[in-house]
Amino acid sequence: MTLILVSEFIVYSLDKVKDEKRLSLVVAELNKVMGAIFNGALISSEVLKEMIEVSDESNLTVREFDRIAKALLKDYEFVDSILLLPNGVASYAYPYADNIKAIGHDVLSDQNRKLGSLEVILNKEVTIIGPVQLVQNDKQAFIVRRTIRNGNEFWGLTSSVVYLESILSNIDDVLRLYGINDYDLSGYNPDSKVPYDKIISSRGIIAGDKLSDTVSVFNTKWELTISKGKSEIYIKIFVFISLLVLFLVIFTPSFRYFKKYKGSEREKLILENEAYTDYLTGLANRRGFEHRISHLDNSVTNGSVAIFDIDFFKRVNDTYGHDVGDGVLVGFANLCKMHISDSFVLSRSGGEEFILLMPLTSIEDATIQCELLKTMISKELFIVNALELTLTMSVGVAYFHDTCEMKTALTLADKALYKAKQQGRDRVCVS
Ligand SMILES: Nc1nc2c(ncn2[C@@H]2O[C@H](COP(=O)(O)OP(=O)(O)OP(=O)(O)O)[C@@H](O)[C@H]2O)c(=O)[nH]1
Repeated sequence: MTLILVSEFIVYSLDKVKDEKRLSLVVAELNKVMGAIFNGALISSEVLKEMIEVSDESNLTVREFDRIAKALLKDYEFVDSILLLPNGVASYAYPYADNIKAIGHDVLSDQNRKLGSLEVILNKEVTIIGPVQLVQNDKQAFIVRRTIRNGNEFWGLTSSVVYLESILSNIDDVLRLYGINDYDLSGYNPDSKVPYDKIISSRGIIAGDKLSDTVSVFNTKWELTISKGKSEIYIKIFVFISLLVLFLVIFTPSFRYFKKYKGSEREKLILENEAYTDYLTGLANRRGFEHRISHLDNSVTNGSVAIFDIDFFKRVNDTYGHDVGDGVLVGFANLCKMHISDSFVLSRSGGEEFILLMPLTSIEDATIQCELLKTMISKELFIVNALELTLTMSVGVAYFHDTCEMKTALTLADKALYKAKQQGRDRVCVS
């Protein structure tokens, strides 16, 4: 689930970056094309103006105008028509057939055009208006209008006309080149005060999330809206599989190692525990006892150690069998465990022999503890396999000043035990 979400996020982020980059590239290209169209209109009007100003304008024949205008339209292919308006009245037009209805049109008295034209005469050399509806063919167009003067006197105007349909067709070409088939182009309506209230052009249906940017078209700005591209399903699958593989490559060996490590650690602990424990009584065995000694707290600098041995245990085995002997050993161990301090360590060192470590316990206290245990054991009735048995035990006790002397203390305790046995058993002897 997490992998799916992560891959969705990656694909979304990639799409976003890709879409934004694509849109800014498209807008840059559109601005370039718009600039070329605009320059063509500006330069063509400038060239015509210059030619009129240097020539004897009164002698300009229709033929001469056509020749000049034709050459200009050839050089500036984005310009659709060129008109010359002496005193603001359209008198020359190329191509003539497209503009025949404009001939005689006085822009200075046309309410819709007057303002722009007067502006040219009074303040500026050039104005751009559009998109406006042309009187000659009802087409929407941009008009670049330039003033021609005879000395200081207003002589007339030039008009370089670019049809809106030509601009839209160029925009469409660029968008298609970039693989954008669905878009909205909304532009400023010169008759409205609300920006972007007029859809100039629209193609297809923009579904899902949208992206917008502004295109500079002559003296106005249009908003281009496209839909965000959606990555194909195979890209999503590819990203997901890549992530999955990456995840497996990185984490599988770690998991395996961790599992193996954990497994081996657990095994080690189990083995260690088994090695240190007497299987019958659950007490520490001899190895476990030595391990406990080596890990004793540093504060344990002295103490006592005792060795217990059940008297005549062989008789129990011989009389009642080994199983009863085992039961007696378990009962004996449990009873001792119950009656010793938590800080003591009881272990079965082998057979019917037990060692009791009494850290920080004087020999006197240790002897008392052992006497109490011995008495308690001798009074206990051991019930094994419905048999009631009584036991006695012999104990040898010794004292140690340092854990390094433990070995010596054990030898001494063993000797004391031997003495207890020699002296008739059921007793505690101190070494
Ligand atoms: N049931 C049982 N018997 C064990 C076990 N380990 C040792 N023994 C027996 O313990 C007995 C020890 O006998 P001995 O060493 O002669 O000592 P004892 O009979 O207790 O005599 P004293 O120690 O001299 O009082 C032997 O019969 C062993 O077989 C065990 O795990 N289970």
